Amino acid sequence: MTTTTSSTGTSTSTRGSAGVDIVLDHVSKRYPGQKTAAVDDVSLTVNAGEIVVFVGPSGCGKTTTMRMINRLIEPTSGSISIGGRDALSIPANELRRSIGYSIQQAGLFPHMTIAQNVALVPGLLKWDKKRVTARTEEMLHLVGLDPAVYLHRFPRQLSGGQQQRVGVARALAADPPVLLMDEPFGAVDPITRASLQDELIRLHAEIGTTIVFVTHDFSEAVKLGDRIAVLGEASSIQQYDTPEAILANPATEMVEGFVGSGALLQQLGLVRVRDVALEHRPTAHENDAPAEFAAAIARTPDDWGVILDDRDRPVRWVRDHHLRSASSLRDVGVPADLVSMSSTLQQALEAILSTGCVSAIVTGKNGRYEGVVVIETLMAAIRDMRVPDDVAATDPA
Ligand SMILES: Nc1ncnc2c1ncn2[C@@H]1O[C@H](COP(=O)(O)OP(=O)(O)OP(=O)(O)O)[C@@H](O)[C@H]1O
Repeated sequence: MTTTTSSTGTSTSTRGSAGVDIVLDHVSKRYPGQKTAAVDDVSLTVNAGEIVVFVGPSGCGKTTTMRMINRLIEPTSGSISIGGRDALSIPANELRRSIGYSIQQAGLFPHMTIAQNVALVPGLLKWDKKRVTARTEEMLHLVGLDPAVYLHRFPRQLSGGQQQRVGVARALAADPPVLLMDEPFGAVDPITRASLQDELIRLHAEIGTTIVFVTHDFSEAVKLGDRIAVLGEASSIQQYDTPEAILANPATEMVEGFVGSGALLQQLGLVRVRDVALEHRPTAHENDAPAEFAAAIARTPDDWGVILDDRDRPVRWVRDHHLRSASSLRDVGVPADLVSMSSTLQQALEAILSTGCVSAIVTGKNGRYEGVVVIETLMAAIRDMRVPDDVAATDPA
């Protein structure tokens, strides 16, 4: 259980209940008057505490599938269980109060303040007033909004990204074990969207709710999903696996089309610098003698080294020719473009490409020098990610 401090200075505990699993068993939906089913015989399990992303082309049935989980849409046939309980036998209102729901453009009530919007479900559940107030403040903190500033504003007084955060706060306010999110970040600009995605990842790590997330955007699915369900017509499951597995080995042509040509770069975005071997280059501190550093560099097969400040943080890199006439290490070399151990290999590649060097300097705790990641290591990682054609083409039958 985690603890946060509310704006009033009191300490309130957040949730203790983890997410629960969701099982769809042969679920179909046929809208009145439709010849074909919008969702046809879907079976799928979302494990407790996972973020599962439904991704697929427009009209394939993602929203219908998701809304059957909280019964905003009633299935025509099949069964759904949530945390082992038959969702179809729980009164729909009761079910919906136990499932958070967040949609595009936040869906906030315009005539209610932010506080009233967030407090909606706890109020319906008849929580006592003090608890509702504390929870509302806590939720705003959790989504990165200062309650002192935002509690009494109306939705129109917030930016799109802020409204979206409030939408997530409202969906989570009653501490539901399940959160359904239908393209929640579809209406905000790419930068806000990226930061909302980062927030969601952080929030999820903290609260462990089971999340089902619908999007058109495969990169968003890769970033957020523990697993991705790529859906085809009538929600037919084309592939249901981790982002890594789908990127490395798309199961069908349709999945391959969805994954697209950026797949390799996206895969590099899934691996961290700390997961690959680092190399080392000679280092010296700014008050060391240039001649000695030049000699150390000359003893290595590469012609460059890293200058550190007095806290062992890289500041510049130098080639041996920089050092020939240098009287001090304080003013020679080229400012270092750094990546950290938690940077992705995609960021390392970008750093390498932008500096025109064949390596990027890596920092660890407190910005201290850890080593360098070289282009050969990135190339080897890319080769490892590729499934060889002869393996991919092998027909198990
Ligand atoms: N209330 C409804 N009545 C009749 N048909 C509907 C209704 N809602 C959705 N449909 C149809 O069901 C199919 C699936 O729609 P759904 O909204 O689930 O797809 P989606 O994958 O979420 O689409 P999008 O990505 O465009 O939001 C579509 O063909 C849609 O036209």
